[in-house]
Amino acid sequence: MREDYLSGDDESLSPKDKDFEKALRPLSFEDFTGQFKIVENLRVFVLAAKNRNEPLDHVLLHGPPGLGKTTLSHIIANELNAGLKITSGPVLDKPSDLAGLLTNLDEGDVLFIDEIHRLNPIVEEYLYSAMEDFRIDIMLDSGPNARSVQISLSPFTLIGATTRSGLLTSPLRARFGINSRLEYYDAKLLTDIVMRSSGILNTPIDEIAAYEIARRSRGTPRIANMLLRRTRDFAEVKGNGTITLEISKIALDALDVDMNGLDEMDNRILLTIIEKFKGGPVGLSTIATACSEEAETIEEVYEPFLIQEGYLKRTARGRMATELAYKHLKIKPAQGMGGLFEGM
Ligand SMILES: Nc1ncnc2c1ncn2[C@@H]1O[C@H](COP(=O)(O)OP(=O)(O)OP(=O)(O)O)[C@@H](O)[C@H]1O
Ligand SMILES: [Mg+2]
Repeated sequence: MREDYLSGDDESLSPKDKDFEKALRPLSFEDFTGQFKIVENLRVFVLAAKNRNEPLDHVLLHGPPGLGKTTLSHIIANELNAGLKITSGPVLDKPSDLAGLLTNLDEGDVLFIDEIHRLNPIVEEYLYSAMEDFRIDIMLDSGPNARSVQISLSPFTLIGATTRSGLLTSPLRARFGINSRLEYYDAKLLTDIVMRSSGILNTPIDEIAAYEIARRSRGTPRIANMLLRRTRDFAEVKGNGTITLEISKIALDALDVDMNGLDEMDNRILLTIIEKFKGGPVGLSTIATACSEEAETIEEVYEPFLIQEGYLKRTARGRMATELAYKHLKIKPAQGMGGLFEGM
């Protein structure tokens, strides 16, 4: 597979983390664990497109960070035997940036746009005709000499990834023929991922230790791999190199990952809602200020998991801590709040 990096993928990761992610990244559908329905469908669509000698329909992948959107887009390009060009919404500043990219695509290539919800609206408009009719109209010159030139493009597949599908405009969303939402992984699947990764890293691990790491990884392969890497350090320094259950527990405690897999910020959010706002309801921006975290990050990274696991509820008037959150933090609901949780 030909691969051109046009932007730093995942700007939040250090170069070392990126190398690590790359080494552990599955390269084929075969290697990709979980998300069975999505993968099964993609296999069919990829095969059908290949048999018809047509480009694959445009694909939108959305879901919380670290669940495999970038990984899947690489796999799709691999399985199509297609070239892959990578860029991201914020990098495509001007229509000419996009035009330059699109005119350089070969027939059947995959263009991956990460963080597609952050596209400049003017650039986005140009993308519409590119996606629909494989052509773009560009303005050449300005003032009295301005003229519009139509350029036809080689048929290509756009893969867009986003953690915030709610921010996509409907015309853009409508232009994706395939639209997949990635879900959090259960502990069993994450155990498989941890076992596979430790094999690649040549680190011996007991299956029960892999499970311990898996069930405390917020349903997220990236976190599971990161915890595996840190746990490996503990095994090498404090043990004999093998990751045992005991070592994994020591490491996870040292890393402030609690028994239920919530990290420090998860707990801070819940504690804030309960202690400062009587359990809610309280608005997102108020929580963000109180936790010194950006509202966007809370909404995108922390909240989906806390809601899925039943610690947090979203109501019309704001966020509320659930009975489970009180139990988890070992806090008794205040007098008169008992009725609040009835029927939950
Ligand atoms: N299904 C999977 N099986 C095995 N490993 C996986 C799987 N999904 C993700 N990973 C691992 O987790 C890491 C993070 O995945 P990836 O970069 O694809 O997430 P993402 O959804 O693109 O995240 P972001 O929204 O932050 O860009 C990858 O390096 C890969 O090793
Ligand atoms: Mg990504």
